[in-house]
Amino acid sequence: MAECFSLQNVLETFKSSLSDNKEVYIKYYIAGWRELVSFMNSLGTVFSFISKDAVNKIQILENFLASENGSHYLTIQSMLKFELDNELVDLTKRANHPESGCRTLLRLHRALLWLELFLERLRTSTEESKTSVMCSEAYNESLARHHAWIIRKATGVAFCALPGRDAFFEVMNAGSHEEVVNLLGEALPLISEVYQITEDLYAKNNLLELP
Ligand SMILES: CCCCCCCC/C=C\CCCCCCCC(=O)N[C@@H](COP(=O)(O)O)[C@H](O)/C=C/CCCCCCCCCCCCC
Repeated sequence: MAECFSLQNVLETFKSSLSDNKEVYIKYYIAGWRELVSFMNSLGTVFSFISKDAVNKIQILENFLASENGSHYLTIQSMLKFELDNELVDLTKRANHPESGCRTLLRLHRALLWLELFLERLRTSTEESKTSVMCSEAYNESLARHHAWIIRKATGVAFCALPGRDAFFEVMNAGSHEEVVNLLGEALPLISEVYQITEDLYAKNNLLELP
């Protein structure tokens, strides 16, 4: 039987992604995303275009990890060093390395900010709150500025198909509403830490606008 989504698993994978010296293991980072994509798939086919893109990016990183250079893709830090030292990143326009690890991970990293903002809204929401509104507010404050008009429109339509707050809490499969809120309270600082470490690293290397 297919294993169903569990918020606890997301929490565990993001926890495992941080090394003692605060490097971010790519293997666990993408495992966290795989878990989230499986959740999104359970919400309906209207989200397929989003999950296809996410899976494609996860796959690119998994391929690097499984390649002969895999050891350089252990952490986000080692990937940046390896790709920059070997000129494997298109810095100003997509050319020889259109699918570098750095630019691919940057797309997921931007989406992680959306996730953080959305989950924080969900955590502090009330019975009257609408998931579609929380989701699009989080989107407008994060990913929207990186997306073309057509993607923003399609995304807006998909958000309207989100289940209501109660149903959403059910699918999260983490117990009562109170338990979900507590688990979100545990998961958010971790997600935020992983996000900030990555953001600082990319900023330090001037990689935040990779094409
Ligand atoms: C804890 C459970 C509750 C939360 C569940 C959230 C589940 C979310 C799962 C996956 C999120 C998808 C991540 C999407 C990554 C998008 C990366 C991106 O920005 N790609 C664009 C740019 O890529 P390049 O063209 O430069 O290669 C690409 O153009 C985008 C295409 C598709 C649209 C992406 C829309 C992203 C919206 C994120 C909100 C997802 C809403 C899910 C609702 C639960």
